[in-house]
Amino acid sequence: SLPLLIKRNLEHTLNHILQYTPGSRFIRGLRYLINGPKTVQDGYSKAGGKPFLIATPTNNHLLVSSPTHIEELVTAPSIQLSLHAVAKEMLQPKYTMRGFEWQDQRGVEGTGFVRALRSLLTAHLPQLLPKLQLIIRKGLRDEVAQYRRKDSGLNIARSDFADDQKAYCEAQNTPFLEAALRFPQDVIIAAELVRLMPNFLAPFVARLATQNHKSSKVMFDCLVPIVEQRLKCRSLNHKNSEKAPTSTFSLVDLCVFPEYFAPLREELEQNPLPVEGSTPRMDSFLKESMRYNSIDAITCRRKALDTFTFSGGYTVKVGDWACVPQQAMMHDPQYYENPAAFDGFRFLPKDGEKSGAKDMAQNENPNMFTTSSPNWLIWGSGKTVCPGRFYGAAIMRLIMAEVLQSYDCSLRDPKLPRTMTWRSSIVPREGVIMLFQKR
Ligand code: HEM
Repeated sequence: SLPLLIKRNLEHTLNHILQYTPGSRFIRGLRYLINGPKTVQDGYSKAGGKPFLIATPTNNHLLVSSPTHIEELVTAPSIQLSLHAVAKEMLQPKYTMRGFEWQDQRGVEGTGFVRALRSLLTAHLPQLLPKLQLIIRKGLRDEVAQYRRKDSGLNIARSDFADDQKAYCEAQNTPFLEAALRFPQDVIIAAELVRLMPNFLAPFVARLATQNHKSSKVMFDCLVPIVEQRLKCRSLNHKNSEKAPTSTFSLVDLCVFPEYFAPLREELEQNPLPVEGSTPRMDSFLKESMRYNSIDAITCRRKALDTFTFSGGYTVKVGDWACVPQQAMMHDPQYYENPAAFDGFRFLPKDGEKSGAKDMAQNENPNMFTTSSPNWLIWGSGKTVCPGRFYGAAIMRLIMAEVLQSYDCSLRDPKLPRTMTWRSSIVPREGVIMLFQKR
């Protein structure tokens, strides 16, 4: 009823005002927004391997790093510690995705779309790879050609999808592609604003930040006829347009450490279409790039839907998150020798170790790029380990291979800062220009 709605909104607004008082968690948590990775690193250095708490404007995070605590974290029932609840908090779909709210209907086999990604997409990778290679080759060539006219470089970190990106999409006659590129960015920015504003402003702020949900409407209008058609045919033999996820950091590392060009190219001469296990040098390089750059200071986030206590008595209160300080761990000499140095072949199988996708007994090689383990949490772990990792890794290899085979590249301004942070994310800074020279 209306009075109840007004009462709830007033309460919410009052709580929000109280949040801004000096000393409140909101004020303490502001440091995390601006300097998240350092806040986590400082906490990790002081904690000496024990769990530690950091404040964010809206809740506390308990960070755990011991193998036992990580195991407890990733095996906790999702009714207690939930990744789904984290995703909803981070993306605010109710406001940013026009009310779209997916449910956490996770059976033993996971949710439907996760199963589709993990099984169908992964199983079709061998057929998809040659097509994806052609798409990446053409995409890169077109992009370089377009920038050649302007500043003979490729702005690898455009985050505003300004005129050039738009022009590229329009030239391809793909408003869908433009919307699909824009959508995640719209959602993330709108969700950030929603998280920091009083609740009653959320619908207006979200509408403003997404230009009245422009990109999602375009995607919706493009997809509805396709889905309807497919439902009619009940077959999946239509072609998709694919867009590679960014491999920005690994390309930047290639520019910064050019000594890797020769050995990586040598390996590619034997295996021009890299697949899982066929290019151990490249996989090691990509893995080291992910370790060295770390796109997020934390991983394996779970929101407590019920109070959860780790062994040793460390408790996560309802609404707070538990997570793993992966960046700090990946720069800890306890786990990695000389962690501050970039060693592109750090993950190459040592003499006597298994190499290749599987050993003779069909066991997964623990050093493989896509293997998730307590020592390699880039893909998360447990029931919710990333189902798109085989696809993601395949795309990263293809992009790297295409650049190595066809171009020499370097950074235009090697001394410029290359990253920026917000909360725990570490992203490429806009304005980092990579120069491509056809070989
Ligand atoms: C370099 C690329 C990628 C990285 C580093 C990455 C990393 C991750 C991580 C850390 C998680 C959370 C796991 C957890 O907390 O336990 C995750 C989940 C997920 N990822 Fe990825 N991912 C990548 C690419 C992809 C791609 C290409 C797709 C889709 C094709 C994808 C689909 C998903 C989905 C659907 C989940 C949620 C799984 C669930 O709820 O069970 N990811 N990913």
